[in-house]
Amino acid sequence: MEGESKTKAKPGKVGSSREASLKQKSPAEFFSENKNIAGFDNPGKSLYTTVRELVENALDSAESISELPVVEVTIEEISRSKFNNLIGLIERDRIDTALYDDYETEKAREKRLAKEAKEQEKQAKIAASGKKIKEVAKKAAKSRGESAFLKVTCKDNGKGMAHDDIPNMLGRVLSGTKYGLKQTRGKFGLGAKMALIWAKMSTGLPIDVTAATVGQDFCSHCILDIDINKNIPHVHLHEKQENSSKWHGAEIQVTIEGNWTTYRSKIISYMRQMAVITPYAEFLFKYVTESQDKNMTIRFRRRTDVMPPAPAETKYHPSAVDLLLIKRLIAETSKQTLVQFLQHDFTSISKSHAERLIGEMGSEFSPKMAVKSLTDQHIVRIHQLFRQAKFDEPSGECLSPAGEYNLRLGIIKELHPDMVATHEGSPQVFEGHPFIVEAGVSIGGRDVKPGLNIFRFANRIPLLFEQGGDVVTRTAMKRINWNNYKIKENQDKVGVFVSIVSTKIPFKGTGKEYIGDDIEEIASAVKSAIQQCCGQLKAKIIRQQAAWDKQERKRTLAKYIPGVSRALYDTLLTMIENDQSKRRKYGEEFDELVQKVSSHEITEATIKQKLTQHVDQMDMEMALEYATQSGMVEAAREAVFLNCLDDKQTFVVDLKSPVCVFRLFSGFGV
Ligand SMILES: Nc1ncnc2c1ncn2[C@@H]1O[C@H](COP(=O)(O)OP(=O)(O)OP(=O)(O)O)[C@@H](O)[C@H]1O
Repeated sequence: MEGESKTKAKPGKVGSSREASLKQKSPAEFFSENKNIAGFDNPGKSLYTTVRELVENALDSAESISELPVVEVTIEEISRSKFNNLIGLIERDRIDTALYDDYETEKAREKRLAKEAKEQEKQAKIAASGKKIKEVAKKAAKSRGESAFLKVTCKDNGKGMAHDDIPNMLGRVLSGTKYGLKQTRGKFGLGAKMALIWAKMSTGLPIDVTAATVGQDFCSHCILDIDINKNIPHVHLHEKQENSSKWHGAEIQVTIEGNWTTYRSKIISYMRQMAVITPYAEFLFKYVTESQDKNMTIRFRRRTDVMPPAPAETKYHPSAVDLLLIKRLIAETSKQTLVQFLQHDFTSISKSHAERLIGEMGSEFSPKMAVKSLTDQHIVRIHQLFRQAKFDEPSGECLSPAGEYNLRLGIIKELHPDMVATHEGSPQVFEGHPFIVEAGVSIGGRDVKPGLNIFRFANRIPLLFEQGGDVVTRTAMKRINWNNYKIKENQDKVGVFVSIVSTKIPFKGTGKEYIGDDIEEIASAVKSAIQQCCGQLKAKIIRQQAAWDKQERKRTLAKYIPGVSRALYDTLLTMIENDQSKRRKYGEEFDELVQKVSSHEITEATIKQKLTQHVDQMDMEMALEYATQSGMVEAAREAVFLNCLDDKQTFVVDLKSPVCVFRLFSGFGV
């Protein structure tokens, strides 16, 4: 029979009958097979995404209980032998060495060593000449075997997790507590589970969780893994432990294959940018290996206790719902009548507005009709009306932007720029979802390259990948005329920081890496926020340029004072030495001058002193004139009172800068 079907069937048919067999996949299975769409493309990126998902959960958790976040991240490198030990695998020496990928014949080894020696010699010569050693040489030495086993631990002081919920929260793909309409870093109910799936795929080790909710006198300890086919948690251990210190928060540990070498700089940039947008959090980042010299600890200190208010859960705007969502809202509503449902389960619909809308729906609708009795046709009618009718826009009150204060503080603390300007735009709406764009533009600073350095944030998450297509990058590169604002976009070290918060961030893809450039409302809000910052900077740049010009003028004049003093004094001496007849034509004033020079009242030093005084005087007069012209008169003087530790001392100290003077003095009534 088998042979018969083989001869009869056309080649394509065999394949298509196999394809036709029906199969189902669990979400866990789907994401394990397509892990790149969740940011787990390769071992390096997987390490980065694991850190990112855990840190973002930690921040969401602490902020949800208005606790200033303290987040500790540790990446511990585990050697192969330690790893084997951990899983109880006995070490085995290689016998057939030629079987292995890193096997080298004796000839190849000699060739490599000779090449390396030559390279080293070349580098030594370059180093001796004081030139920078090229990166290429280092790259040549890289091999593909840099993936390692890494234990990633993230500990926070957040709300913790209820004992019984832990397995489902962390062992079931697409489960979470952030599905409501609210600005949160997490949304999909996927991140932590992807880290677990990757651990399962690369090391086979389960996730280890310790958590305690606020006020709980025990900690939950859970070791679990995930049944990929069924998408259910597989619990190895779930116990309660003593919590005498009443600690609350979560500590999640996952052992994965990762590549620290290639993603090190990305992970550190991510932590640094997170510190910029979250200056009210304390981050401790550690990388631990068996060799001490590779270890690293970075602490990003908390710089403020001012935390943005927690985002609030909001209701859907009528223009943001589809048929399915309306059906779900009807199923979930606690309201009895249609009018109550429209008024209370949506934003921007008042009672009278709801009644008018119902009147518009037709005779089969009435305000008092039971909402649960609505048929599919009724729902289509409501949906169509929602699409066509006019509604007030949703307010941005439910959103929690970082705030200009935090953004500015974060930029200053991490970049130390020469100048910074920030702006928070007013709430706007995209497809029924409110959003706010905040921006900061800085000039100069530490570790900032000349040109545009773009930093993007969405719901206060730094976005580091796929920069090219992002709305912020495109706007900064293509739609801002930097010259108009006296900013040299290719020479100046320009930092462009844009943070977008919304109840729905229109990310492209599940990787949460970039926001497309196709949403006009967002693109124009981004442009306007950057322009506002540039406008502020332009005034500062012009003022600074004027101050520099003035300083330069003073410096140039001062440079000539010694030479001019000497020349003047020499001229005076020559004139004095001239005979009487010649001196007479200089007049009586000259006699007085002769007197003063002879009695050493006028010397080269006094001329120098007078000229210096004159230049200072001129400088002050010009500064005053400039201040009057630009409105910086006495009114700009502001008194700030500080408590003096020692009130017996009196002092006046002026700290001068080209644009202002800080005068510190003791005592009252001065
Ligand atoms: N550190 C933590 N503290 C408290 N709860 C946590 C913590 N980490 C995860 N959770 C809970 O587990 C749930 C699932 O987390 P997971 O990372 O899988 O998804 P998410 O954060 O909801 O969404 P996303 O996939 O977009 O990140 C979260 O919704 C949260 O309730």
